[in-house]
Amino acid sequence: MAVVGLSGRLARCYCLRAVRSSLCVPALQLHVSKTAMGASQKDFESAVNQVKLLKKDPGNEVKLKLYALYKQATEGPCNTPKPGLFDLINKAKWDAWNALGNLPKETARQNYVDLVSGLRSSSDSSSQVKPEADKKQAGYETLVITSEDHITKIMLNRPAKKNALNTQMYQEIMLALEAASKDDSTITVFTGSGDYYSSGNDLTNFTDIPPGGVEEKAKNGAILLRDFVDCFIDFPKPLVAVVNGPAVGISVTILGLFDLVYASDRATFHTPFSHLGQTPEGCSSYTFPKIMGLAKAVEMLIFGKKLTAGEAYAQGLVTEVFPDSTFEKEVWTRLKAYSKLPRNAMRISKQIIRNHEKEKLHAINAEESSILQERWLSDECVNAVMNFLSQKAKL
Ligand SMILES: CCCCC/C=C/C(=O)SCCNC(=O)CCNC(=O)[C@H](O)C(C)(C)COP(=O)(O)OP(=O)(O)OC[C@H]1O[C@@H](n2cnc3c(N)ncnc32)[C@H](O)[C@@H]1OP(=O)(O)O
Repeated sequence: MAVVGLSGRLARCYCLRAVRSSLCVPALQLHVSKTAMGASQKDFESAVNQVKLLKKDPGNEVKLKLYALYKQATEGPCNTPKPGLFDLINKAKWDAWNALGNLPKETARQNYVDLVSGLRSSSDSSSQVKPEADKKQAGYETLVITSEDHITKIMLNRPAKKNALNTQMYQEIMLALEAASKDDSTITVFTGSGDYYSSGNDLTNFTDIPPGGVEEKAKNGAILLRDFVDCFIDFPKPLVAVVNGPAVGISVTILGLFDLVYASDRATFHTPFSHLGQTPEGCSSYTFPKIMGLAKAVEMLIFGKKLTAGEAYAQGLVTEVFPDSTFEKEVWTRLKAYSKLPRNAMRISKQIIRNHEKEKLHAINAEESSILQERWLSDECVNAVMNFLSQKAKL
């Protein structure tokens, strides 16, 4: 899939269309092995046919699972080369298959049959009351995604690395946002697991140099950044950040694209771009001066002033601050009440409020990404990253 080289928005549209089409019951496009014998094989073939008749789209996560089980059942463990980082769709499919490890073919066949049977019964009863139970979605390694009370919660889940955003996490967030934009939820919430909300870009992202060298690395990084931020600019439902602890870098800048930002009084907001030889992203060069005025935005974005939650609230970046001891309880009570509001009214209100800025934000995102592409090649940036990686410097 040719994502690299296309402009960010086109690439994203192409990519999302490809998610929908290429994951659309992929197993059905392949031939079922006729060599394996026995009742289980027959059940398997019948299950493959039944997938075509499902009344309800089971969603990308389930389709990935079906794809992986089908491949495992017909070809055995995954031994094909891992697709490139930017080949999002094939990488997601490869990851799902590879995650099955050495699961025996017979077990995979049985699991496929069981999964289809479950889908058939839920598809048949889809007009009945929808289950509201908290449901962890499978297929994500760096995120924990749950849906409950009409809220989709996307939790950054690399607590040992302070939820630093590695390349996989950026890609999984884009897929999760695409899924959340289409699911039954009324609002979508981001939060972090552990003591941090997020320490921003994972600085080890800079170490994995492709064959085309550092220039190609910087170019790929700029495409990833632009696509990532575009997903937030275009997200159609109310987007809420539940900032459970310190937030750094890009995890702070994109808050300007959120609709509500709730913070624990333990949270801090830090954008140390100059210290890292870098420049602002996430449209913050536009949203921050607009939100907090030029003087305060400059203090954060050029001089790297770290704000407390109270300061961030005073400057309009944060909607409300809660004591850490009651943070989760108070915030989730509030969000559950909001999630009962009429979905379409909220979505349309968001459109009215945000739409006239969208084109401008996309242009700003493109410009910030392209400036960063240059910055990442500068001595200032390389030295700052090397200092962190060699444990000579921390923020
Ligand atoms: C492609 C899109 C690019 C978009 C451009 C984005 C730009 C940004 O986001 S700029 C901000 C980048 N972030 C940083 O510079 C933060 C670097 N981290 C730190 O300074 C510190 O780790 C800390 C202040 C966030 C936390 O310090 P401390 O409480 O002492 O915890 P540790 O340093 O021991 O962290 C535990 C563990 O996590 C690793 N880690 C934390 N943050 C990052 C990070 N951003 N990148 C990579 N690794 C990170 C840290 O190295 C430790 O790892 P181990 O030593 O292996 O335990």
